[in-house]
Amino acid sequence: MYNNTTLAKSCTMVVFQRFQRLQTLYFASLRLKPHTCNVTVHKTITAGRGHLRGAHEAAPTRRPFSRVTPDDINFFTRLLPGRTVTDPDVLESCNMDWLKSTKGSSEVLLRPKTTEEVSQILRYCNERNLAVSPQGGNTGLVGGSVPVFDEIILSTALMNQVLTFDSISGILTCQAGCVLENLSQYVEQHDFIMPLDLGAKGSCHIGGNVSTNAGGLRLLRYGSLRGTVLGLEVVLADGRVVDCLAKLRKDNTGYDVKQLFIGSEGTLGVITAVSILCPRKPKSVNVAFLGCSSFQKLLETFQICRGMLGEILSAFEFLDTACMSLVENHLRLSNPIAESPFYIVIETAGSSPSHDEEKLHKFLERVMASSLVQDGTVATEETKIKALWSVRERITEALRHDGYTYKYDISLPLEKIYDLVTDMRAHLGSQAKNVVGYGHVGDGNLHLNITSPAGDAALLEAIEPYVYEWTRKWQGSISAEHGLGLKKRNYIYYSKSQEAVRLMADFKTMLDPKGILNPYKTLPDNVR
Ligand SMILES: O=C(O)CC[C@@H](O)C(=O)O
Ligand SMILES: [Zn+2]
Repeated sequence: MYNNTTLAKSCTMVVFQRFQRLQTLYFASLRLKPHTCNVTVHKTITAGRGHLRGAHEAAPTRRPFSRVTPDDINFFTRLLPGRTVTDPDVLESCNMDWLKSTKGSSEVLLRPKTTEEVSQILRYCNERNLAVSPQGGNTGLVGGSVPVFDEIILSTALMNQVLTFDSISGILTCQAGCVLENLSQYVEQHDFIMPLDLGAKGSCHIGGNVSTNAGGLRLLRYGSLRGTVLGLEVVLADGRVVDCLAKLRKDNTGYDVKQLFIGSEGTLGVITAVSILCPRKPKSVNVAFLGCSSFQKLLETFQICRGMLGEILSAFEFLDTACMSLVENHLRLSNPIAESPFYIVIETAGSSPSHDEEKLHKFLERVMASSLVQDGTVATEETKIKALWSVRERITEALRHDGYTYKYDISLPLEKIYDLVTDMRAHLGSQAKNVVGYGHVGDGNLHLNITSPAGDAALLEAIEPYVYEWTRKWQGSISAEHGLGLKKRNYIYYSKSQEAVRLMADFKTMLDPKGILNPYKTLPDNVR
């Protein structure tokens, strides 16, 4: 029979030893902001060039929109003096997505500061039949935030003001171009946190997060933006401003119109302001980084974790050993624990440090004693917590260094999520450089990423539609949190019925009859 006291001591000892190792090895490494749209980084990465498209991803044909004329530029310059950009160097980075796999050829970038300006731009573009590509932090992963042809880029970068914050209810209203990390810092001063957190937080805009219904690392605890976004202000294609910027927890007056714009990737309207419910800042945060010998053990650990940590559990993420090698090799991060086939990042966020630590330690004792977990470390101090998180958060960045990356963002029943990685590895054999799996176990969301030294048509043919067929077979979703954008638009039928897609197309026609908003994105080229 196990002696709890001894176990508690030995567990704490392991944790402490690992912690020391972590301190010495880890913090020497340089931290770069993930997903930062940084010109230097862009110039050094070339792997994404030569994007190859799958059968369904075939390049769309330019629709008969008008071309931008000198008269149009004059109009925009009068409306936005100094904020109508035609400089090719600036346009170069806004035309290219973060992955460097999708590139448009827009010749105009507009940087409005107010809703009224967005309204005037869209009214004008609608009348002139000019296509518009709304852009936030340009951190999207499906080619949704850059033009495909010569669409005008409408950037929210200067719409970056906090409008109100109620420190009793925790309800924040802000313009759409606020950077997520800045909002986090702002609400933290008032003892609150943002309900979402993601690797791209240093660059992504809240409007873009809402437009893609970004999930991120805290969804398990605080739910999706469909629940935490309380209100939106949206400008429609013809310039009408729809004010649904409610600051209420409960509001059942008619249809919940704002939901249409959440996750519709800027195809139905441009989000200009957001009202969002922020949770109180937890008084105690702990992060455990654990190693498991199999995915089955990882799932059992998750089950026990939910039961034992209950209300304080705020994240349960995983990465496989291939991901760990990538962050070690490309980003020079150190593995904080002994090498394992799988790693778990567990975060607890609660209101009582002693209560939370006790719960966490009891959980760790249990999973270590039952050999579900083979090694682990715990951090309670902020910088160390950040360091542990960055191993998970920076995988996307490490993958970009590894070569051309094929990305799949899949929802599946939990017991199947890693089978897709294993099957894909066997299916591709030596054709791929790396096949890795990581993601949000708590949400049943796998990020399957496959790299090759360069874009490879034969490899792509081997991956698709295999990956989509596999997902459909298990009633999964082919886009759990990244959206469909340009890259996945034609695969929509793997996860949605014809009736549902037809209804989506009807909404699009009703709200944007000329189709000027983010064309070639989200909806398939041919609606059946
Ligand atoms: O790059 C990816 O595939 C996933 C990015 C992001 O959603 C994450 O969870 O880290
Ligand atoms: Zn994710």
